[in-house]
Parts: sequence; C-alpha cells; structure tokens
Amino acid sequence: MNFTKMHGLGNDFIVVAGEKELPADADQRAIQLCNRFFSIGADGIVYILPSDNADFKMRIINSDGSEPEQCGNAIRCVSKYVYDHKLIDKTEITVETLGAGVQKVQLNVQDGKVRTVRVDMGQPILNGLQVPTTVDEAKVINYPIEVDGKEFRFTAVSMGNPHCVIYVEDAVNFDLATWGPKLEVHPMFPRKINVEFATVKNRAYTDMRVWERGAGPTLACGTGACATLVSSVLNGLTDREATVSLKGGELFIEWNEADNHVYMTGPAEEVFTGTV
Ligand SMILES: N[C@@H](CCC[C@H](N)C(=O)O)C(=O)O
Repeated sequence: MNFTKMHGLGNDFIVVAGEKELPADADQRAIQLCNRFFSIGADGIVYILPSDNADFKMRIINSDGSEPEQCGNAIRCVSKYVYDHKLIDKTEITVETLGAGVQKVQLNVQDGKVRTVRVDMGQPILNGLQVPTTVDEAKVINYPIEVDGKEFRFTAVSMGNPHCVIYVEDAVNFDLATWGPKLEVHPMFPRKINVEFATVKNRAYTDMRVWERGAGPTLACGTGACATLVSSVLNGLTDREATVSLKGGELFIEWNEADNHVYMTGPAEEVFTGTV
C-alpha cells in the first residue's frame, strides 16, 4: 500500500489515495499501522475515495480501529493532498464526510502548494440527545458530570462527531492522562466522546488540550477546536471569532451568526511518502 504521512498541527495521519472504497480490514490496518513503536505510527488512517456528490470522499479510521464521522485536521490534509498531487486543479473544492455531509473547502495556495486551508465545518449540533449525550435538553451547557468522586462541568457540541468541552484553570498543564480516558467512556456519552479541556485567555484566544475518542492525547483536534469555540460562545466567554491554541499550534475558528456555520482555518503538511 502506498501512503503519504501528513499532519495538521501534529495530529498525524497515514493518507491513502487511489483505493475505490474502504478496505474490508480497515480497522485492523489502522490498529497495526498506527502503532508508533512497531509500525509507521499515526493518530489515524485517512482514505481519499471517489464521491458521487463531491470532488472527493474522505473516510478516517482512528488508531484504535474505530471510525469517526468527521475529522477537521484530516480534511485539511486531504485538501492539500489532492491539490499538491494534482488530483484537482481548483482552489475551491468539496469533500464528502461520513457524518458531517459535504464540506466546502477553500485552499490558500502559494508557490504552487497549499499553505493553509479554510473549511466550512457546517452547523454545530447542540441538542443533548443528538450529540449524543444522555441529557434530554435542547442545549447542554455547563452541565455537571461526576467521575471518581470529582465533579466537572461540560458543554456538549457535535461537529458531526461528539465533543464535551470542560473549562479548567490551566489547560496546558492539566492532567489529561488521568481524566481524559475516564470521560471518554463515561455512561453519559453513548457513542463515547472527544474531551476538550479549555482555558479562555481573552475573548479572542483560548488554550485547549484534547483527549480524542479512539486515539487518546493528540497534539491537535480540528473538530475539537470548533466545538471549543462554539462552547465558549454559548458560555459567554469569547467572541464568535477566536484563535484556539493547541499543543501542536493554532487554529482560527469562526462561528458565523448569519448562516450558523463554523469555519476553521489552519495549515496542513506533508512529511514523507512510503510503501508498506
Ligand atoms: N483529530 C480529529 C478528530 C478525529 C476523530 C475523533 N478521534 C473521533 O473519534 O471523533 C480532528 O481534527 O477533528
């Protein structure tokens, strides 16, 4: 299998193009090839496939073999890949996702290569049961949750995939490894959840660290950054445009009042190619 190793702010993927559909053993391949000690190593495998209603279809498999509905950093990598590898010759493209519909992407090209990518990530889903959580409310904002006798408060947002955002005093030094995995599988989240720990620095800047469903602690999460901005607006903490600072770098996120869509802008990088 030919592959290209790519990343969005250190959230890294084995990108595979040229297959017609997802391989039957996609889960096992991901578990094996994403292993950082015995194989290539990555947070997931991303397949660029043909689509009937968009320029391309993207499917992503997490490093534990599970398939999420959407991935913000992967969609930027896919968009860079198809342009830089000349599979397409335009700077406005569409990418079909499993659970977030067809997304519109704008490529910022300099010297013939894509440098940054702006993605229309669609409308956030806020209904508690639809995120999904077990909370039957139109919005789940600053809601209590108990883990091992400790109470947190979370805001639930789906960007196609489920997120819970928790505000802490110091996200950068927060004990992600202890609380992330416990919250990921908490019974309030029927399809598990991505967990964002955030600290708002000012109305336009937020620190965030993420524990991803199916991948653990990653250096960045695009959908997580979008969920964090939406949560911060719902909690009255930031404006509708803000920078979210992750371990691997910064993403600029806008939640447009007119169309209710969330827009994410950030880089994508190619690291190396190989055959396995
Ligand atoms: N890293 C991603 C999200 C990948 C999927 C996630 N682990 C899930 O299971 O929902 C991003 O950049 O959005």
